Amino acid sequence: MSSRIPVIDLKMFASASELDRARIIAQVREGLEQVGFLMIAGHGVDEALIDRVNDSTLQFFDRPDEEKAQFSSKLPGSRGYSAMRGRTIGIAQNKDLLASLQESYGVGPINVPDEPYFKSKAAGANFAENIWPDAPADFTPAVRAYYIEMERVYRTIMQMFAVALDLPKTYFDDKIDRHNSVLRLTHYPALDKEPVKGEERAGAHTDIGALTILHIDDTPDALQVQLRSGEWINVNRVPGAFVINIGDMMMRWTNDKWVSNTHRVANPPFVNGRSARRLSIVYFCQTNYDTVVECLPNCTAPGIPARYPPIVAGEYSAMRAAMRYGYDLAKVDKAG
Ligand SMILES: O=C(O)CCC(=O)C(=O)O
Ligand SMILES: [Fe+2]
Repeated sequence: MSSRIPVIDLKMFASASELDRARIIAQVREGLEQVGFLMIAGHGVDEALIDRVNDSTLQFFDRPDEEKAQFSSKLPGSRGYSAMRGRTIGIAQNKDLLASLQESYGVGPINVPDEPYFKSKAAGANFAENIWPDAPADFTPAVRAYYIEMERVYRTIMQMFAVALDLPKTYFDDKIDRHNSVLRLTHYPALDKEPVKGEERAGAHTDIGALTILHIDDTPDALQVQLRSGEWINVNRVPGAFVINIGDMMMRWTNDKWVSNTHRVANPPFVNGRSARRLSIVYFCQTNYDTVVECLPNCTAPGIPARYPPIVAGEYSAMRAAMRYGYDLAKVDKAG
């Protein structure tokens, strides 16, 4: 585990004295300016809930391919099952990549209110209905509960980010209160054949949203991040902590003060011709689709002008998601 990624305790931050708070904020800034990653402890998510999500997700992925395929969506995007080699992570950065050695299951906002905001044309597919598998029985309740917990952790982290950016603590609250974040349960199956050139579990990429909250398993040296110097470091699990990394939208919002760094999932070692599997619970935090992302108040200074024009979050994300997964944007639009 790299000491360059600070471990931040959210509970301690909430109750810290002014002096301790300043120390924690300094670590947050350092981590996000240098690496773009933090470890988040003291998040309050019950370990038993995380175990339920892990267990039921693995049980789902253990089902035969034909059964899993019944829970895939005809539309591009982020609902339901996506098969092994169904998407190519990193294709926007490297055209030579082959389809990724992963399968996944996407879940979007749940308990969506029956209001025009969520149904309008501008909302697009952001609030599309979820697809739930018929088994295992605990999958749906566990994943729903986890999604709701992630919404809370997301809000808390954004409040800490606001403080770290010298903004009022609640600055981001009304920019993310109708978010369209996506939980993607991501399984990297065991392999019985060495990958060929271009086959990766997840090719080098940056995330596109505000931030990503990751629960990774104990597989060592799988998730790797590239530092500004070009050096790759491993991001290994810290028990009880989530890994978070900021995405391109937050980098843009901070006028590049915070870095959305390139990361990848390395292919596994082989023992007797076989490799182990790996499971990640990945929560991609998105803002409200109508949030205007423009240089934050404290991210310019004399000599440091705003680098990017304002952009509407929903339009930016749709374009970037299409690039990320190798979709044709025209087809995405048609699929609506
Ligand atoms: O599985 C992981 O550790 C990271 C996955 C990732 O970076 C992604 O899906 O964007
Ligand atoms: Fe990623």
